[in-house]
Amino acid sequence: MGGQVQQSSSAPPYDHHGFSGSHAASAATDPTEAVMSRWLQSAGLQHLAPPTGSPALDPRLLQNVLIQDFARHGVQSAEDRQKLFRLIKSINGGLEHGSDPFTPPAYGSARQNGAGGMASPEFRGDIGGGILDLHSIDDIELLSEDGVHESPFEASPFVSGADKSYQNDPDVFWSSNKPRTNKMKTHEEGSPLRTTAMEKELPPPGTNGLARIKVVVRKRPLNKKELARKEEDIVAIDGNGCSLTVHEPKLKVDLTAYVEKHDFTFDAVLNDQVSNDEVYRETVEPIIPTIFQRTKATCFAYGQTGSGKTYTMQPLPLRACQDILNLMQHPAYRNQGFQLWLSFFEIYGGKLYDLLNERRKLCMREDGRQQVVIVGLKEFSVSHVEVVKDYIEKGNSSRSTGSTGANEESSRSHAILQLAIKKHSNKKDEKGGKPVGKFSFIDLAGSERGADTTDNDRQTRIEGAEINKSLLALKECIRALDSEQGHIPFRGSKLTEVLRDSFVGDSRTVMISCISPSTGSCEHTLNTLRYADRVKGLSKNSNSKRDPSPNTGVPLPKEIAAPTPPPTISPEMSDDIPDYRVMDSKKAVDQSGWTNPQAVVEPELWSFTSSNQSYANREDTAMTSFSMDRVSVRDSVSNGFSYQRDPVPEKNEQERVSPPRRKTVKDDKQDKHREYAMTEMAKIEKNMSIPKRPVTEPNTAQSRPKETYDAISQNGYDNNISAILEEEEDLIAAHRLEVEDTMELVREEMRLLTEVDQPGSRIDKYVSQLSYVLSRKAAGIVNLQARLARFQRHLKEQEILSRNMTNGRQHCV
Ligand SMILES: Nc1ncnc2c1ncn2[C@@H]1O[C@H](COP(=O)(O)OP(=O)(O)OP(=O)(O)O)[C@@H](O)[C@H]1O
Repeated sequence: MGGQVQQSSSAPPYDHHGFSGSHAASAATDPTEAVMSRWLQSAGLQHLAPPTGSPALDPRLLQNVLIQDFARHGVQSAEDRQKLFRLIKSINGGLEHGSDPFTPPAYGSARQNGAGGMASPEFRGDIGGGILDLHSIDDIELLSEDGVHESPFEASPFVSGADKSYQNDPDVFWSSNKPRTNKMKTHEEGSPLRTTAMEKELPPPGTNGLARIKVVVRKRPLNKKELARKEEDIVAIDGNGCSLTVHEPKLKVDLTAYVEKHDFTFDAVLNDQVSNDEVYRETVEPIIPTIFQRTKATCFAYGQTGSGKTYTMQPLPLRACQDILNLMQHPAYRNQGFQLWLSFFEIYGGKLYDLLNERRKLCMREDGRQQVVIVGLKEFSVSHVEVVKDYIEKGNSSRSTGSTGANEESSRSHAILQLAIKKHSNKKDEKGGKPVGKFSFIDLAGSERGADTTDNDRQTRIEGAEINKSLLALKECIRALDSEQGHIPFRGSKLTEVLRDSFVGDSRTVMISCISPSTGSCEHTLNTLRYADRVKGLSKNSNSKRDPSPNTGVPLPKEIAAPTPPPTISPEMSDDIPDYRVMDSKKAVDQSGWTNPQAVVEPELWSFTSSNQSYANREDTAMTSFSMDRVSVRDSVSNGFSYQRDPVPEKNEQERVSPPRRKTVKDDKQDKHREYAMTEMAKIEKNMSIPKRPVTEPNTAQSRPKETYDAISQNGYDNNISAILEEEEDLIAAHRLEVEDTMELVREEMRLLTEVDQPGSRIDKYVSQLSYVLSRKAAGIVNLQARLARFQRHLKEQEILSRNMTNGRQHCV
């Protein structure tokens, strides 16, 4: 029966059942027919009654037919709605009054949904506990295929007609007319911003049951170059929209070709036909209402260069602004004094630059409440979505790009666009409004950039190491967040430090993993998916599934068959690192008797140089007079580059040297951890020069697997890079300061010259003052030279360490 009903077209309903024309109830002779005709008449549907003498229709069947017909054609007008309502009322009435000899069909779901959920109390009163209710009518509307495009569910009621132009702007979005997947329809309908115009209610407070972490994969289409190279699409997406399979082409030892399959499951997998608009609905839109309720949301795109990160991320803030501004106009928020602020900056080589203020260098510091403040970052008030597009374009054009060892042209920075809602008590309350919620959109640097750590060019190498470190740290923070660990290791990198407030309190994170489908990108695609899998891996509600052993019955994958690590540890490849640092940290606790696993997680406590001399320790041990410079320089820097040379002589300045950085009450533990780290580092160094143990050796505290050593040495390497970057910054600041001092001293000398030329001048005064000025000048130069020499030495050491790391791994292979 259902099949027949679904075949019905726009022809008068039920003609194919042999029904036609209009028939009065009076014409019915059979009691069943009479009941049915009565129903039809009361519902104004008498034309649907069967002709006299035709076989009687089971009323249950008829109910189904009528309801499904409404479902098919939709309740298109008020008249339709009225008819349907009368029909329902009639059916219910008939049943309630016991005049119907038939048992009503079970509309389980409608009943369930309808419990207390009818749209109108008026209807609820009329229908009572009947077999249908208005809620079921809404369900019917959702089932209508036409309704998907024509019903008010299509467009967000918060999107004004004018603003919709963005949806069709080819520069901003792909065609919004592309066919939608069933998954998208469902999501769209369930979205908190997509209610009927009549409802227009605010979403319920709180985060509306949204998962803390959502991992979505987006596959881009093959591009022209790939098509020209006749590359295959090796990524197949399952119909459920949550799983995908990568078909990795491989060669056996005897050179026979075979395909290894890798299955993954995520919260959503979007195919290459999905528009940016749909990506928005799947990822960002559901979170928007929550940022009015103090949530800090983060959406980031991860993937190799050219996989579509920028293409995906660029339109998202635009749409988000649109919805935020519209929500601000909602009666519930209109008079709250909310204002939207936009900022856009990048992290490049561990440093921050304002993308909307001529790449002005920024510095980050924590205020007394441990809130991250980016000093000097320009924020722009946004009251119209038009300007947002300009800001995004301006910011993107300022981003750092360049040639790399891994790719010709690559984004080498993390770009962070933040939308902040602030509450202003009055209109003149410039910028100082109280933060309400924030949405950070992050277009990460190409993930393979982390592999540039062995590049010959020092600059590229340091950048690569910084990217590597930040991607690892980001993964760690999200995992810690999702597993509700008390400690979030946000100090692991500049990126995570900047995002610190997004990792505390109520937060929501969406990761969009962008993948290329081509054969040539297979390895990067697998790495990206593994990274995403690890991010999602610890989630309690995760439906994510590890890439299992190949399911082809063919040889084991490279990483299992040959347990040798890859030549460099890229963030995706180094899954053992987080295992060790977060999960296995508990093991470390047990084995060593530590009580605080955080120690293993906190990378800044680790230190390593090839000469076993700790950069971190540099600050702890007695430092030369440079340490005082460093302190004062740092102070100056954090004060927004307002250099004010402290006139107190050096001797006293030395006494003012700050205690070692980040020394806290946990000092004892930290010393213990550092001691442990140093021992481990010594082992690694030893390990590098002696033949490797067999990899089958058991994983005990005495004999850790090689991967663990790699993890630790990688950690030491990362810290080394951090120290270099910090020292570089300090050196430049100190140089600048030295120039200013020198200029001041030159002015002093000129004054002395003017004075000494005066008749009756005192030569002895001139001599002593000049001597003082020159000695200050000399001291400044000597200080700077020493600092420079030390930095050069550290660079050299870093180079040796980098070479050792590579040699060590090659040696292991
Ligand atoms: N889903 C997609 N549909 C169509 N074209 C796409 C899609 N994704 C990416 N592209 C195209 O692929 C190219 C590379 O995309 P994009 O610049 O976004 O990559 P990326 O990952 O940001 O790279 P990088 O890390 O170097 O910045 C662009 O020309 C973009 O237009």
